This record gives sequence, structure tokens and C-alpha cells, in this order.
Amino acid sequence: MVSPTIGGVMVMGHRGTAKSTAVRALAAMLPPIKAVAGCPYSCAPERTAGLCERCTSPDGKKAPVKATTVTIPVPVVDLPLGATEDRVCGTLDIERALTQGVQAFAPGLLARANRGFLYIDEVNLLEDHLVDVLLDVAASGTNVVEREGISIRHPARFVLVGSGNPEEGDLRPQLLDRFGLHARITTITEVEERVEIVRRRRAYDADPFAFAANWDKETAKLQRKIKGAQKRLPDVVLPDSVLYKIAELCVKLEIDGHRGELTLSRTATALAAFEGHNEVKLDDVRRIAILALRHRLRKDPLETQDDAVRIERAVEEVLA
Ligand SMILES: Nc1ncnc2c1ncn2[C@@H]1O[C@H](COP(=O)(O)OP(=O)(O)OP(=O)(O)O)[C@@H](O)[C@H]1O
Repeated sequence: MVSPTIGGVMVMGHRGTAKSTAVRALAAMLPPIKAVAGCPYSCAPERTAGLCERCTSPDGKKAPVKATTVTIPVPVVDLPLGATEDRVCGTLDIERALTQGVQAFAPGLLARANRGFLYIDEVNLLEDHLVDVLLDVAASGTNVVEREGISIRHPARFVLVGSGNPEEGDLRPQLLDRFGLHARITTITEVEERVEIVRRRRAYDADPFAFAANWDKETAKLQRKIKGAQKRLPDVVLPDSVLYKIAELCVKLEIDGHRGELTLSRTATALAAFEGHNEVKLDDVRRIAILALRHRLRKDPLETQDDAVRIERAVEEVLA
């Protein structure tokens, strides 16, 4: 929410641990956004770049000055498991082709997700080629569709959130590597906490509005913190001394490629901004190291140590 450049998150965990509940709550945590009315891509009226063709003025720069704007919640789009590539990327508008004889584009889910979040439950069961397309678009921020005689490109800047159950298999490592962060969620074993979950759920079921109202203050506090972090982010300094430690950590863990360092630096910067700091400290790196590196460790069949423990040890040695 603070820094979309981190590259999204893959959440692996047991069933029924509130993964989807948490993702669906994202929109309420972010301030509503202004969009050009009627634009299928929810283009930002105040933006000067990254707009769709219709919203770009003839000089190629701005949304039309007279565009009517609407205020909408940040989009959170669910990608169902059986979705076809046409439904995801968009395709020829068959209805208009048949009734009006015109070639028009029917935008897909990627269009709706522009400026928001795209959530894929059970991403590990999705066909590899579709995951590949999604990760490509998420990284480039543009969806290019070329089929049935139409050729169109439109903005598709979204944060990809995937979730899945490890019992059903993992994603291929090369796909996993392209998710910024990898979180693991396990079932809570503390009886006290389990009871609290049931109590809260029962309170919600009994009266959803009263339940939400009860948490209004907390929600508003978190919203302010996120908004403050988004504003602060561009000014947060990443000192060279911390950057060197980040690179040393990746060398120590023999991480292939350089996404490890990039994600560590972006995430530590976002965390510093979230905590209200203007400079990244080693402690920020320490706190996000497992999230940013777990899925980038080389798989060694002879390695007996848990991945998280391996990272913790390396962190202690390098960041000491
Ligand atoms: N930590 C928690 N706090 C509050 N509610 C929780 C928590 N864990 C689970 N729940 C409740 O458990 C139910 C299952 O949650 P949800 O459907 O979000 O899980 P999930 O992890 O997405 O499951 P699946 O992997 O099967 O899709 C929901 O009713 C949710 O309210």
C-alpha cells in the first residue's frame, strides 16, 4: 500500500487463515481516488502520463481538461481461477462487432485493476502462462492486446497479490522470484487468540455495521499512517552503509540475480516511511529480510535448516 514498486506479495498459508479477508479489506485502508468518469481504466484526471488513449489529449500529455471526475474506492479485483486469458486481458467486443459491425475492445480484469490491486486466490493452481502474463503486465504497468485484428495498449498499474495453500504445490521458482514479497501464514495455535477470532466473527455476523463502526477509529488511524507514509516515501534516504549491508546479505545467502537487493531496499524504505522515519536503518532491513528473501533462496535438497532460520542467521552475521 505504501510502495507499489515493491512488486506485490505472494501469501502462502493454511486454508481459512483470513488471507482473502485481509486482501478484501485493502480498499477500505486507502483513501478513495479521483477518476475520469466513464473511463474503463479509471484514469487519474490529474495525471499527465500513463493514461489510456481516450483520456490522453491530442498533445499526448494530459487528461482532457473538461473530463468529469468521480471519486471511487481503490479497485480491488478478484481474478477467479477459471478465468481465460481473454477475460483477464480483454478481447474483441463481440456484441459491438455483431450489432454495429465495428471492431472495438472489451476491456478485461486488468483494466479494472488499474491503480489498484489484483488478487488471485490459489495462484499456484493458475496456468503458468497466465501467471507469466500477469507478472509481465504488473511489472510494466501496460497491457498490450493483439488479437482478432485489434491492437491496443492500455495502462494496467496494479499491485499483484497472490495467495495459495502450500499443500497444493508451489509456484515455479522463476515465477515466485517475480513477486516482491513472500509471506507465510500459519494457523494460530494460541487458544486465547482463536477464541478472540470466533468472538469477532460472531460480532460481525450479528451486526456488520456496528462491528465496522466499533473499529472506525482504529481504521482511520491506520489510514492516516498509510497516507503519511505514501507522502514521506520519496524523501526517505537509503544510506550507502545500509545498501552495502543489503548487498552483503544477498551475497551471503547466495541469492541469484539482483531482485533480492532491489526488493530489500524498496521494502525497507517503505517500512521506514510507514514508521515515520526519514532514513532507512539496519533494523528496517532486519524486519523485512525474511519476507523479501525467503522465496529467493536456492533450493538445496541437502539443506536441513528452515529457510527463515537460514535468513535470520545470515542477518545476525551480516547486520551485526
Ligand atoms: N486472524 C483472523 N482474524 C479474524 N478472522 C479470521 C482470522 N483467521 C480466520 N478468520 C476468519 O476465518 C474465515 C476464513 O477466512 P478467509 O476466507 O479469509 O481465509 P483464506 O485464508 O482466504 O481461506 P482459503 O485459503 O480457503 O481461501 C473468515 O470467516 C475469517 O473471518
